[in-house]
Amino acid sequence: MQTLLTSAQMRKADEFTIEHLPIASIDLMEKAARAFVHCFLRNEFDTNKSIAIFCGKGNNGGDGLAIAHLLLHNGYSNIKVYLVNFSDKQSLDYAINLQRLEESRCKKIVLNTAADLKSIKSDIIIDAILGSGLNKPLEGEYAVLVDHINQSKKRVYAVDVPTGFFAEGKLPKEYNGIKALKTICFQRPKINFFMPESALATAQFEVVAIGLDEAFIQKQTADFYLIEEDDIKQILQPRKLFSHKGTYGHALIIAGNTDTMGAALLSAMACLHTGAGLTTACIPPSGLVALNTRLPEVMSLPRDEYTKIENPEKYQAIAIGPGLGVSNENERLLEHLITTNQPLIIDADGLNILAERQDLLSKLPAHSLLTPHMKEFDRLFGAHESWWERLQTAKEQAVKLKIVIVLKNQYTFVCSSEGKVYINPTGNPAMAQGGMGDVLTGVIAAFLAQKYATIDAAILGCYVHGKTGDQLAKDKYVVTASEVAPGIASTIHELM
Ligand SMILES: NC(=O)C1=CN([C@@H]2O[C@H](COP(=O)(O)OP(=O)(O)OC[C@H]3O[C@@H](n4cnc5c(N)ncnc54)[C@H](O)[C@@H]3O)[C@@H](O)[C@H]2O)[C@@H](O)CC1
Ligand SMILES: Nc1ncnc2c1ncn2[C@@H]1O[C@H](COP(=O)(O)OP(=O)(O)O)[C@@H](O)[C@H]1O
Repeated sequence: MQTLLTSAQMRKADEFTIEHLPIASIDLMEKAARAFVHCFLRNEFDTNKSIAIFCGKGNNGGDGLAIAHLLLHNGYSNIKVYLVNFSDKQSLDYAINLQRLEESRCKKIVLNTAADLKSIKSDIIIDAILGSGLNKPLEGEYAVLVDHINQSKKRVYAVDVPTGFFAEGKLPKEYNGIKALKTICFQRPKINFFMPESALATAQFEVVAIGLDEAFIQKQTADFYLIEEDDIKQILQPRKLFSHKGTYGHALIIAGNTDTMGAALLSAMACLHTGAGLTTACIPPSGLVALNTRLPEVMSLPRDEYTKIENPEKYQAIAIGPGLGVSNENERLLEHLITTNQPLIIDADGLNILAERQDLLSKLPAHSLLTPHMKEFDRLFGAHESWWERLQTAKEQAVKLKIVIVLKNQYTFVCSSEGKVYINPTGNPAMAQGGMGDVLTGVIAAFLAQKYATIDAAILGCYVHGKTGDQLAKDKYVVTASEVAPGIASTIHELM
């Protein structure tokens, strides 16, 4: 797992590195600039292109000056450096790099006001105006200048973070910062890059190492962690010699309705391909033919209006919700399951029932798992203005209810009952199609059936689900849930 730090913690890592490694602050800045340029050159390799670099007077601007110097050395000759002189303060390393640049062939233009910038003719813009030191939304001259840069419609590369974008914390509803094509950020991604609002600030981001003390960073107490493939490889267990179906648990999937049998099929199919020993689908009798035809391995438990799950303890995982329908019978069924005190995976209509029956929330068995998308989440816990606030609620509720909340999105947030948030990096927009969540529920149910801890089942489930979608999307515009479900088995195999 990569520990994700706040800007304040990153500054501490910066200070610690300078204090404990034989590296001076100005040399660390030089390393950061080199790392930026290395990455930049992989994206832009035509040295005939002209570049405008906008530098503020803090360390972000200092990086920009060092970058200008390095780009000159790498063959770019048409570079204009705009010195954004909107404040009196300047950082020491900025001053040193300015001095170094004085001796170079770079054209320098001082902007005392935004109006000093007439038009931007350069092909490419590098934004080094304000970095992670941003402490309030942009206003005045900064806002006008940034607007001017955005209006130019040039390709913008941001250094560390787009000017005006908060690395963490609530993002304002109206974003008036730099709109970058790409942000090349230092050592760790900013936590807010994982929020959908960041799409306004940067189309892509890439993280480059700049030599900060990794051991120090990993040791910091943090709320956010980025899941890495190595973590998944460590959690996954091989199938055992002499094992049999009983070794891998029995999953019960309570899903589907007359018009939504597909949801039950997708969940059950995903459960099979993720390796549950036995899978039973609790479906309406009208879906039996479909189930038997499509998934002969899956057993059925016909669901009628009086259904109660007898002996729930015989299942190692019970998932309820995909395509279930919201009705009095289903409400009774969910309430009955909750009172058996066996951990549940609750998705889709299971969540919608909970939203109507808030009294059941506090009765959820410990170690249960909720898998809402944004709308289901807000129905459950109230409307949220921003993803940052939504995530804070998810964190708090997971701790309060002693459950795991899987808040789904492009980057899914897995919130543990200990108050930690694990961010899943896999998955892609080709997966944005109905049924994809049903598959995720089946995958998580199968991992739970195989006796993985709840948090591990959620982390594994999100990762392999997204990774399967990534593999399939390599040569496809869209991937369907019916393709992802059977693909899970190969993904797990490759990871082991
Ligand atoms: N460990 C790291 O992360 C490293 C960071 N470096 C660079 O250092 C940057 C951070 O540098 P600084 O802390 O000097 O911060 P900035 O360069 O972001 O600028 C801070 C200055 O801007 C002012 N300011 C903040 N918000 C403003 C607003 N809305 N309007 C007007 N002025 C505003 C502040 O009062 C302060 O004077 C990073 O983004 C990165 O580019 C690198 O140089 C090397 C190592
Ligand atoms: N743009 C995307 N990038 C990554 N994953 C995505 C994207 N769109 C959807 N997904 C994944 O697909 C699933 C969709 O779940 P959900 O909205 O509940 O779908 P449904 O209810 O239609 O089955 C989630 O796991 C989500 O992370």
